Amino acid sequence: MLKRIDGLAVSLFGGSLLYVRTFVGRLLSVGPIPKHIAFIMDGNRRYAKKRSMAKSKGYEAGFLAVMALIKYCFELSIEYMTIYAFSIDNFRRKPEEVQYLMDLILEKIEGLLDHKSIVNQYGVRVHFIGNLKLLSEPVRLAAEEVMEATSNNTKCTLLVCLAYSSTDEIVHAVQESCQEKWNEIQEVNANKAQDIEITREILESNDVINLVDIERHMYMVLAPDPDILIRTSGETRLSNFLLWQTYKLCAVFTKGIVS
Ligand SMILES: CC(C)=CCC/C(C)=C/CC/C(C)=C/COP(=O)(O)OP(=O)(O)O
Repeated sequence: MLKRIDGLAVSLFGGSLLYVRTFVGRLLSVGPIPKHIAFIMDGNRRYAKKRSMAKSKGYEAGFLAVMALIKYCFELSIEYMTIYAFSIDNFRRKPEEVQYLMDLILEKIEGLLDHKSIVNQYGVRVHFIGNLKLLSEPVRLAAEEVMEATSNNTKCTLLVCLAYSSTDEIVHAVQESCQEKWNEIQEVNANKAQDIEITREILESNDVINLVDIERHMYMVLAPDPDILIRTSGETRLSNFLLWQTYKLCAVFTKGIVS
């Protein structure tokens, strides 16, 4: 959609919109720039329905909007972007809808490898985060391929949340922390008898598992907490997205970007 608007504006104003955008970008970059912006990219179906378009057109518009956002964030030197592309809850949609979305997501992930894609043009490092084992093998393998292919990119980082929910992330981080602590204790136990004292020390400390341990095992450890959260459809709920990382948040925008 943004591409269409850009195209229309370019033909109407002979490209002057690009100057306005560059000017606004320069103006904004004088002030404090957020380090990390997170997006809940919903409202695609509603966007299509409102315009009597096929659902696929809504998702296409949503995807193009995300790509345009990467470009704008890059121009403003915003280092991290996170998008909520598919929640664990989305698996509860009708099987044919889930299949449709998975095929679409696979196509979009594969498209990121194209040398002309925004990701490659702008040197974006891509991470897919979430409970990736819930994804089908082709989607997981394509995601791994993109992560590998972009692993040397340093200019900006895109985190794509797939099969993600915040409560699942927290449970995962607590489980990993427990496992780590357990392994530590086992290792000590495997040593001499005198180390029973050390085992007791570990268990009795208030510190069996602490905040730092849990945060270290969060999928989102790859980025600082977001400064701004944007929900494209206009809904005002967090819908199980970044619950742990948004308690200090200073701004949430829900005005439609896509709609
Ligand atoms: C790079 C990459 C993999 C991008 C993902 C592409 C993409 C379009 C994902 C779909 C996002 C999604 C399932 C939104 C949920 O609401 P909805 O929009 O289905 O419907 P709603 O109108 O009910 O909110």
